[in-house]
Amino acid sequence: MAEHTGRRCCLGWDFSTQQVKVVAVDAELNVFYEDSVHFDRDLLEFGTQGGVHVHEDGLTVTSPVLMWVQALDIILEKMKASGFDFSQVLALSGAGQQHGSVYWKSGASQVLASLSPDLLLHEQLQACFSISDCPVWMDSSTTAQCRQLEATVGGAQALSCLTGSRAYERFTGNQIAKLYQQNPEAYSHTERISLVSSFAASLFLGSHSPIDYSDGSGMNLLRIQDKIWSQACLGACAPHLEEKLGLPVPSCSVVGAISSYFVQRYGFPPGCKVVAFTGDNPASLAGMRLEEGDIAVSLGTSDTLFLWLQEPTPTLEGHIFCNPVDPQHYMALLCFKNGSLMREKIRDELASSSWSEFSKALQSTEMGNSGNLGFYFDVMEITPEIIGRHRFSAENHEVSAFPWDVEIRALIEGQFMAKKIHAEGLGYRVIVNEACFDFPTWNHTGTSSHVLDCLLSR
Ligand SMILES: Nc1ncnc2c1ncn2[C@@H]1O[C@H](COP(=O)(O)OP(=O)(O)O)[C@@H](O)[C@H]1O
Ligand SMILES: O=C(CO)[C@@H](O)[C@H](O)COP(=O)(O)O
Repeated sequence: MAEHTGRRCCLGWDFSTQQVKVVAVDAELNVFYEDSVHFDRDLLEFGTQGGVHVHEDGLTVTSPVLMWVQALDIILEKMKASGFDFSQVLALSGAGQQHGSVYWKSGASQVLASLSPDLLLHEQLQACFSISDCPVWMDSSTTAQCRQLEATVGGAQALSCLTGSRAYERFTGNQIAKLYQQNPEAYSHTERISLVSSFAASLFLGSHSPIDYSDGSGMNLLRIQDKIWSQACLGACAPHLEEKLGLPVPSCSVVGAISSYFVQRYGFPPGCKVVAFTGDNPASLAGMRLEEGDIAVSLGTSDTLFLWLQEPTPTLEGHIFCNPVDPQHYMALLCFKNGSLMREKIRDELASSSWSEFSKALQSTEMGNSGNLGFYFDVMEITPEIIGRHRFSAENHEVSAFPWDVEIRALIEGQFMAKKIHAEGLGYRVIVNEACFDFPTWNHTGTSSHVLDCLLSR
C-alpha cells in the first residue's frame, strides 16, 4: 500500500495551458503527492501544441474542452491505482489558466448531477458543451469586439476604471461577444458560461460552480469596486449574459460538497468541501503569501508579474484584479505572452533542446551581455503589442544575429528588463538591493526602455 494512506489532506488542482496538475498537502502543509497530465504528450489524440490549437488566421487559439476533462480522469485513475486514500481529503480547490471560457449546453447541469460512477467523466460529458473548442488566453482575434466594448462605456480608460483593464482580446467578455456574433445558435443553446477555473470546480461539484471575483476580473465584465457584473458591459457583449454567468462569489467561498460521483467512484468523503477555484495568477499570489511591497514573477507558459494592492489604480496597461485573499483589496498583473514557449524555441534552436546547455550559455556569458540587447516576440506580445525578434549591438546598431550564447543571454535579460520597465511604467519602483543584485543588466534598462519605445513607434 502506498505511503500516502491515511493522511488527512487537501488537494490543489491546476488546469493550466499545457497540463493539469495535482498536489496533496497534509495538515503540516507538506506536499506528499504530486502528479500531472501533459496535454501534448499524454493526450496525443487531441493534437495540441503547447496545449492549444492555433487556427489558420494565426489569431484564434483554442483548446478542446474534453481534453481537460480526460486529463482529470487520467490523473484520478492514476491516483487510485497508486493507492491514494481519497477518504482523507477534507477539501479541494484549484486554479485555471485565466480568461478561457467553457460553454455548457442546455441540459448539462442534469448530466453533471447524475453521473454514473461506473464510467469516466469524459465518457459522460461528450454532449454537454455547445462548442467543443474553447477560446483561451492566447487568443487575439477579438480586436473588433474590444473596440466596440470600449466605445460603449466611454473609452478605454473608462472601461479600465470600471473593470480593472481596458479591453483585451483574450478577456472573456470579448470572446463571448465574438461567439455570439459568429455562432448565435451555439450561444443560444448555452445554459452556462464558465471560466476554466469555475468549469474545473463544476466537475467536482456536480453542478455549475460560480465564477470567483478574482478570476472574474479577467473578463472586462465585472465592476471591480462593487463586485457585480456591469450591465453596460454585459449588454455590449451578448443578450441574456447575466443568467449564463451566474452570480460571482468571493474567491475563498466554499461552493459546496463534492458530488456523489467522486464519493462513489474514488471514495472521497461526502463532506469533502469544494472551495471556489480561481485564476492561476491569483492562486499564485495567495499560495506565495504575497504581501504589500512584494512583487512575484511567474514563469509558466506565459510570464506574469503581479503584486498585492490596497487601492486600485487602473490604467491603459496591465490589469487590476480583485484580490483572491482579501476581497477589499486588489492585485495588479502584467502578462507577457512570449514566455516559456519563446525560451523553449531558442533552447531548441541553439542549445540542442537541452535546458542544461541553455544554462551553460548563461553561465559562460557576462551579466549585461557586453551591451548586447535582444527582444524576442515570435507571437504578438500583450505587453506591449509588438512582434518579431529585435537585436541591438553594444553600439546600438540593429543586428540580425548574435553568437548562440549571447543570444540566449539576450533573451533572458531582455525578458526580465521588459518586466522591470513595464512594472515601472505602472508606477512600481523595483529597488535594486546592492547586496542581492550586482546586476549590470539593470543599468541597461534605460537603453532597453528607449529601444522598446523606438520599436513601438515604428
Ligand atoms: N528546467 C527548466 N528551465 C526553464 N524552463 C523550464 C524548465 N523545465 C520546464 N520549463 C518550462 O516550463 C513551462 C511549463 O511551466 P508551467 O508553469 O508548468 O506551465 P503551465 O502552468 O502554463 O502549463 C514549459 O513551457 C517548459 O518550457
Ligand atoms: O492570460 C494570463 C494572465 O492574464 C495568463 O497568465 C494565463 O492565466 C495563462 O497562465 P499559464 O498557463 O501560462 O500559467
